[in-house]
Amino acid sequence: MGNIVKERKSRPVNLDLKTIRFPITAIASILHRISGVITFVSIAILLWLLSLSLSSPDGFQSAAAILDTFFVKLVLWGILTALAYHIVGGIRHLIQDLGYFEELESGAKSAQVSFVIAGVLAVLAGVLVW
Ligand code: HEM
Repeated sequence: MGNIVKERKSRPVNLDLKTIRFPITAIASILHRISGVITFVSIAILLWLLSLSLSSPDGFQSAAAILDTFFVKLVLWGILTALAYHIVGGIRHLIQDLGYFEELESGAKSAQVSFVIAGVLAVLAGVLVW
């Protein structure tokens, strides 16, 4: 009877979160989820603003006044940017569902392209808000 020798596997372990680098496809995926949640929450805020603006002439003035501050404009820009990224990332997802951009290289490239398109849309959203 030979001795059973248990060999410890020396798997690479990295618990230092600051040195972990996510691949661009992972970042695109996380941002898509975050932008979906932001879009979902912002529906309530935007519906409230719409209902206030439609309630009466005074309500409209109040809604316009709320939207006239820098901070609210910044939030609105953030909402529009999140929506833009979610739509661009969503279209990328749907194209992937058709069988394209599924390889490592094309997946990373399409994530890069979606960031650039979302960046351009974010600038346009800024022009629209300010
Ligand atoms: C009111 C508008 C929208 C809201 C609130 C919303 C919200 C969300 C949320 C919360 C998720 C789940 C994300 C996750 O768990 O990873 C999701 C996924 C998704 N959304 Fe949207 N979304 C909206 C509009 C859109 C639009 C216009 C598109 C079209 C391009 C889209 C495409 C997708 C796709 C393809 C997924 C699945 C992604 C996956 O498989 O991981 N969404 N959405």
